[in-house]
Amino acid sequence: MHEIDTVRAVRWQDDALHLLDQRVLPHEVSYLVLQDFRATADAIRDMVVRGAPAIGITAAYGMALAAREFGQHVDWRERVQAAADVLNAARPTAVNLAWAIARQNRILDAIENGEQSFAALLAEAQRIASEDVEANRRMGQAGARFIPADSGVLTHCNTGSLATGGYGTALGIIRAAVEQGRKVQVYADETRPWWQGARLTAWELQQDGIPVNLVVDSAAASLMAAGRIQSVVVGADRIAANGDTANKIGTYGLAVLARYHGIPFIVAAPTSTIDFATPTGADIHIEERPAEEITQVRGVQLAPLGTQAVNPAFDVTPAELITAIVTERGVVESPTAARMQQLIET
Ligand SMILES: CSC[C@H]1O[C@H](OP(=O)(O)O)[C@H](O)[C@@H]1O
Repeated sequence: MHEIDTVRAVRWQDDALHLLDQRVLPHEVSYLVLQDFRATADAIRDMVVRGAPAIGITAAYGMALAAREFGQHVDWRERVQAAADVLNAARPTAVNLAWAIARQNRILDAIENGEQSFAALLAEAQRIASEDVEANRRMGQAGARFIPADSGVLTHCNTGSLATGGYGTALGIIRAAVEQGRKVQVYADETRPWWQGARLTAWELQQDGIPVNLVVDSAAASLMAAGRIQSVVVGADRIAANGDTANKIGTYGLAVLARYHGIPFIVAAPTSTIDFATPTGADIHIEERPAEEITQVRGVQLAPLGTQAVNPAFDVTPAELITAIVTERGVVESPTAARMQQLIET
């Protein structure tokens, strides 16, 4: 099998932030090289880089870029804080963005107290990235048991190295099952309207030499009815304190279908994606993206000009439909607020 997990969405190289431009994958592999927090925020908003952990890592580097720009100013802390607000406003749903910025704010406090230098911001961003890969590998090992040998697994959107620091969350579980020698039929939803499955997951798994069956989003029901799917494994952008999970639009429907067909529905996410300050899924802000992402395909007009569209980028799956939430700190089966709380108490 090919060497797996060779792709990196976010790199710090030659004193600059390098982002693999996911808008043009898989047919073009090109990087944006950024030296400016404003361009970094734009790259998150425009989905040059996407995926909850990956945008958190990117924002952490963006804070280091802001400090490099403003560090010589007397009011450097206010200026860097304003930059953090710009980065935080880039996309509203994935909590990893705010979580990574909060980690950098603690470094800013230490710098302000004279305990750290500005170099600590870059070091912290690199730590966030390396911790994420390690967390994904631990999740892979913990979650592989949900993918039986010789089974079919359905996944949605892209949750691999392109969405994280590396290895992936749901795709990390699939990678771990394959690494453990299990023969797995992977079914990847194309994931309209941004095609993360068709363009990104298919490409990532091809780099790994892992066969994948690309399917249209509306195929899931009949695949389950035909007995071709034995597990559904998805990622997350924000998990509320009670286990309700916001993830790519279409996830909720898969959870309902999986429950109807008695198929385990697994969410894989690092604890940096759990937001204990948000009580339930009803409190999660769902990003609305431009109508053109639906009415056009790759910039080519599809729907009649002037057609209106509603384009929520995420939906919320109630905890009661989730078989297990796999994190790097443990697996929460049949998630409830009490069981989620135990994750951070262990
Ligand atoms: C491992 S997080 C991946 C998560 O992020 C995706 O959203 P987007 O591509 O819009 O950033 C999707 O919800 C994935 O499950």
